[in-house]
Amino acid sequence: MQGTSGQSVKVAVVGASGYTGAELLRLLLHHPFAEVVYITSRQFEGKKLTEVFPHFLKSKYENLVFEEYNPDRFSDIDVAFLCLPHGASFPIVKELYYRNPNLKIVDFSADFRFKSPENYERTYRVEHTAKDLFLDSAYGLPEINRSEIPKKRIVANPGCYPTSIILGLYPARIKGLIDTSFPVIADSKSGVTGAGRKANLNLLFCEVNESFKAYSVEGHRHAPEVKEKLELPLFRFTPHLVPMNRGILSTIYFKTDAEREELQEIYKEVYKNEYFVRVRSTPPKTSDVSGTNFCDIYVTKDESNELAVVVSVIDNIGKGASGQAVQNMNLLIGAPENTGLTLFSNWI
Ligand SMILES: NC(=O)C1=CN([C@@H]2O[C@H](COP(=O)(O)OP(=O)(O)OC[C@H]3O[C@@H](n4cnc5c(N)ncnc54)[C@H](OP(=O)(O)O)[C@@H]3O)[C@@H](O)[C@H]2O)C=CC1
Ligand SMILES: CC(=O)N[C@@H](CCC(=O)OP(=O)(O)O)C(=O)O
Repeated sequence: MQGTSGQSVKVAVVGASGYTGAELLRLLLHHPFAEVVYITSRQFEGKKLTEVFPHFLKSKYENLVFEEYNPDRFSDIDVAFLCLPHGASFPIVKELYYRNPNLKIVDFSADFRFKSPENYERTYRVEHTAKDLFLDSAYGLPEINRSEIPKKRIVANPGCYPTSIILGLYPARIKGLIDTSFPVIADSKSGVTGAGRKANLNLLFCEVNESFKAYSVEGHRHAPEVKEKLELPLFRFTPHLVPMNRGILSTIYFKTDAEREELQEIYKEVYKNEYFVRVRSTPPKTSDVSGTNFCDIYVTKDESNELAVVVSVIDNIGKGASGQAVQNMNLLIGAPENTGLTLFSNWI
């Protein structure tokens, strides 16, 4: 494997037929070192990539064919991306980790996101059978955990909502500006690709279009992820589904003694060297970051009630998933973190 002097990094994408897998392939087309050599899908096994995704016609992927998952195929692979549902990833991580000592794995699922397997089992109600591998895994949100990622062979790509919320709260949290005796509240809205590319009556065009709903109101599995990473004792999260393809907008509230200008200065200062975080002077919209790996953040304060308000936007399959995964791969291979990720939004 080599990332910095031009040699190729051989890549496998397991679960390449889903939304995050397809977006990952699109992003890797623009990566100077990544060479995608193996893609898997159960439902499309044997089909050419371009039969399923014609938008890749005339790309360098024209000869790629979906194959079945086969652990023997990973002997010459440097980085495997697992774009699989939670619970489906950890058996594969376990198998590949021991068979291929040089392989690095970026896992899109929640299977290695928590600090302990017990937290995962409590949240996801699945028995984890690769508990020992937590020791060799890192939470893959580079802006808060950069130094750990290159030291590990498994990177747990964060949840999409947690990415937008954690980045929206991080400067205030590390500077001690959040009054944690009051609940921190996040109200997030997601595009429909957030739910994955599978048949589901609730996601039919007519059921989603021209409508807007809250879901998992009694509690969503991403709340424990945010609570753990930011060590928040009181955190309330409500997700919403909006009729758009991509994007997450999180509006976040916390009680603070800090003045509005102080908050704005601190956010700028904390993120001044972060390529992928843009601290904005007006509230961002999801189309500003669509198709990109940016997280745009606006912070202000409603002085009438001592509440800070943060608006944070990402593309759920960009910084929320596949863009972030490429950023993590860059850290694993020692390449500049924005390699292959300098795309900007189409905007409209
Ligand atoms: N969509 C999003 O915005 C985000 C998603 N994620 C996470 O990324 C992962 C992938 O999400 P997404 O791409 O949206 O999901 P999709 O449902 O669109 O795709 C899932 C992929 O996994 C394969 N797959 C499904 N079930 C299994 C299984 N039991 N064993 C092996 N392969 C399986 C499917 O292919 P096939 O059936 O052909 O084998 C498909 O390629 C999930 O863990 C998701 O939670 C994280 C952040 C954001
Ligand atoms: C709109 C929508 O349905 N979103 C998904 C979150 C998708 C996601 O990426 O979450 P994980 O990676 O943790 O599975 C949901 O709420 O279940």
